[in-house]
This record gives sequence, C-alpha cells and structure tokens, in this order.
Amino acid sequence: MEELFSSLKLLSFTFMLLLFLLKLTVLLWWRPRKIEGHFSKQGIRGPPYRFFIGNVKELVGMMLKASSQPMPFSHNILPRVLSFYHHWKKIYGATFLVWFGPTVRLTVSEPDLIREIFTSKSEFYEKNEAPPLVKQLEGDGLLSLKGEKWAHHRKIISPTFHMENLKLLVPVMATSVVEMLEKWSAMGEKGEVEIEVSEWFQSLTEDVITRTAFGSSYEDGKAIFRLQAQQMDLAADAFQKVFIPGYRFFPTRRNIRSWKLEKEIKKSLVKLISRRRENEKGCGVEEKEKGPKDLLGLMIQASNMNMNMSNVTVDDMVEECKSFFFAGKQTTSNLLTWTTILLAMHPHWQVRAREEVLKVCGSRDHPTKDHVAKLRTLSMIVNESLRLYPPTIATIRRAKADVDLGGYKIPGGTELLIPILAVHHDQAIWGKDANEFNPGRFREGVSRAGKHPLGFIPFGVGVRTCIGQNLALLQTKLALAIILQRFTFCLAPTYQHAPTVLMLLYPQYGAPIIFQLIH
Ligand code: HEM
Repeated sequence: MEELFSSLKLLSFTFMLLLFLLKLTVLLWWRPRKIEGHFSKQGIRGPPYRFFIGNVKELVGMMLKASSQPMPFSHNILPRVLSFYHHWKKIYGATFLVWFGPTVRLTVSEPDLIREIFTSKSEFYEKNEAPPLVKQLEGDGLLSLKGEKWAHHRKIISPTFHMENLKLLVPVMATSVVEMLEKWSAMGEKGEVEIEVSEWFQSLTEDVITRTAFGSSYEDGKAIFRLQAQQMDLAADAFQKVFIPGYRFFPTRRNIRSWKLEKEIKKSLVKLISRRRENEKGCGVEEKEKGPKDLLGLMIQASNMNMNMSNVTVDDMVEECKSFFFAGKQTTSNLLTWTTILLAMHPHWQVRAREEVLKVCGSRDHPTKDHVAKLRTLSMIVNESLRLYPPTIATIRRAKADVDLGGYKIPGGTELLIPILAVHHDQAIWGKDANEFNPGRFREGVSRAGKHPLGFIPFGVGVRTCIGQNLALLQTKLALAIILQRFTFCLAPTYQHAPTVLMLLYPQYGAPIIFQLIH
C-alpha cells in the first residue's frame, strides 16, 4: 500500500514537472516562434529571438558600447541614446520586432500610427506593467492606474494643474529660484562661478513638486519627499546592477533599507493626512479656498465627500504622492538642465532670449505668469530643447486584444514601443536640419513646427497625456527667465557631451556651466 502511495506521488510529481516544462517550452520557444511567423507574413521582421534572453544581450552590449565614451558636440544623439533602435532600424526599417526576454515589442514611430494608438483607437490599448523596481518607485498612482480608478483620480487631481491654480504658485517658485541664484553668487569669485546645474535644478523642482503635492503641509511634505529621494537613489543603484528575478525579496542591506524607508514614508504620510483632516475641520470655506489647490487637499476633500466604492483611501493618497514625486521631479529638472546646456552651446540664442526677458520682465523684477506667457522666444527655445532632448525618450502601450494598426494585424498582448526621441529626430518630419538646434521652427506654434502635428510628443498625447505639463513649462520658463536676467553663461571646459538614459534622458557626466554675473 505504502509503495503504491509513493509511486502515485512520484507519478504526480513527474506529471507536474512535465506540465511545467511544457508551459515553459510554449512560453520561451513555441510562442515567440509563432509571433515571429505572424509578423514576418506581414513584412515585419527584427533581430531573431534567442531562447529566454531574446535580444537583451545584443541590446545591452550596444547600449554599453555607445555610452562608453562622450560624443562630439552634436545633437545627433539617437545613435548614442537609443543605439539598438538606431542600429536595427537601418536593417529592418522603422517598424520592427525586438525581444526583451520572451516579451516582444513592436517599434512604432510613424505619426499616423501613433495617432491611432493614442487617440483614434486608444480604447484598444493600455499602459503596460512597469518592471517591479520601477513600479515600487512610481507607485500605484495616475501614472500606472487603469480604467475607472484612473479616470476618477485624474478628475480629482486635475484642478491642481489648471493655469489659474498654478498662477498662485508663481511668487513662491520665483523666490526659490532667486534664493538658489543668491547662493550661486555667494559661491563665486569676481562674479564668476562654475555650477553643476543638474543637482541644483533637482532641488528646485523638488521644492515646487512639494508645494503642488502638499500645499500648506509643505514642511512635513518636504521631509517625506526626502525619504522618497533616498528610495529613488536605492532603486537607481539596483537598476544599474544585473537583474536577478525575485532579488528584491532577499533581505540584502539595500532591500532592508528600502523596506524601512517604505514603512517610514507611509507612516509619515498617514500622520500628515490625519493632521490635515483635523485642521480642515476647523477652517471655514473661505480659509480653505485661500491658497492654491494641492494634490493632498483635493484628495482629502474627495475622500470626505464620497463614501461609496470609488472612495479615495489613505493608501491611494500615499500612492499618488509617490507618483507625483516620480513623474514630476527629474523630468522637469532634466528639461531645465538640457535647455541651459543648449543656451550655453548656442550663445546667439542666449542673447536673443535675454533681450526678450529684459524687455518683457525688466532686469530685476520677479517675472509674473503674464510675463512668462509673453516670452515667445524662450518658449520656442524650450520646445526645441524638448524636441532634441525629450526627458521621457519612449513610452509603451499594450494591445488589449487583437487589433488592426494601420493595416497590420497586432495580436492581443503585444507591446508597442513608441521611441519619442526617434520621432523627434526624424528627418521625414523635421527636414534635413532635424539634428540642428533651430528654435525658429516653432515660430508658428507647436502643431506647425514639423510636417506632422504628432511629430512632437514630449508630454505624450491623448487622454493619458502628461497632467503636469503646464507646471513643468511654467517652472522651466520662469527659472530660465530669472537666470537670464542675472547671468550670462557658457559650458565649463570640463563639460563632456554624453546624453544617456536611466529611465530619463540625462547628461552622463553632469552639466558643469560657468555663470558670469551681469552687473
Ligand atoms: C518636462 C517635464 C515632463 C515631461 C517631459 C513629462 C513627460 C510625460 C509623458 C511623456 C507622459 C505620458 C506617458 C505615457 O503616455 O506613457 C507623462 C505622464 C504623466 N506625467 Fe509628466 N512629464 C513632465 C512633468 C511632469 C510633472 C511636473 C508632473 C507632476 C507634478 C507630471 C506628472 C505626470 C503624470 C501623473 C502622468 C500620468 C498621467 C496619466 O496617465 O493620467 N509630469 N509625463
């Protein structure tokens, strides 16, 4: 009897093992072959799938080689930043298949196809699942939510970013910039100072994000975002290491530190939210509406008003705060950094921008929101910077079901990679000078700058377009206007041109700039 029992156990174990191996073979061998066949019949090819690793080995090899040394002072950055795309596009055309392990991605850079994905047929696509490490950082907020919950949160949070609301933040934004510049002046000698701008711009944008997220609870919010910044550093560190599945669950020193931080962030936010709730109870309507609307205030209000299923919980608020910090801080600081580098590289445009700023805002007064709206040359410069150096270089969508895309039959589950950077550098859209810095092309507005209105998509497009776009542009132009009022600047001799990507586009060896005080 015992023997029969153990034979049965062995048999069922063998059966389970075979089933597992079969599933693995289907996932890692049969399915990729089938997908390759499906696309090849439609004329879409790509580098061949390799068992388990897909094209990751070649892809990482190309990226490492490209970033191994700086490049000349040119804006033709696609071969360095998206080397795999640049390389395979030459062989297979702009629409090709690339395998990230057993996950397939179809690259799509044709503006008409982009329109289908993001606007005319957007209901057939959804955001893809971010890798666990990114997910931990970006939180379960607007960036990654889907369906009704996303729509509900977007509606609640949107008023934070209306221009009327952002306008109220302009004086504090300007004060933060001026304080930063006063520190620069104090660090210099004979009116000249060398500054690594990217780090300074990060603190500046963090300050503004803290105000938009926490409003009157600014000081407490700042402490929470400091913890979040430490969390980002740990994740950035992990991101650069070889990926081992499940590694984030091991009790390594880094993971233990990260778990502790996570707990601390949540605890502080919960405390802050309950304090804020108490304060709000004691205020009249007038008092509540005095300051700018902030993310936390709006979410607390929504949670008080609505006690049904779609109610906003404390966990939701925690996740949205993480999302805000992740989405808003480094994107805007990178835009500021690249625009400063570009103005340092192109002194002629720096002079033009300064002349305009002095004419519109005067030489010392803090620019207002209305001043900023009149800075047309600066707007063109910022747009050209977003075109050549978009902080978000790509985005991904996933087909929810089988769908027709511009005549191609896309099986459900396929991921589509939209290389924003490549679209922005495409000569078919931008002409022969696509890789030149020419802000003048935006003279007649964004939609007329290229040959296709969807050739310029630094903030995405469609319903999931960037909610923080107004804030990012306002803050960038305001900061640049104040810098231009007070300083002339050029690249430091130590500057090395090396745009690279680690989630966002950033200068690999920093951005040292020499600032000269204008007397
Ligand atoms: C130069 C600065 C910025 C750039 C280049 C940028 C870029 C983008 C892009 C490309 C998307 C769309 C992603 C996709 O469709 O997959 C996006 C979405 C988003 N951005 Fe930004 N962003 C910037 C600043 C900000 C700021 C300042 C905030 C908030 C404070 C913010 C919050 C968000 C959020 C929450 C989403 C998701 C919106 C949704 O899905 O409903 N971004 N951003």
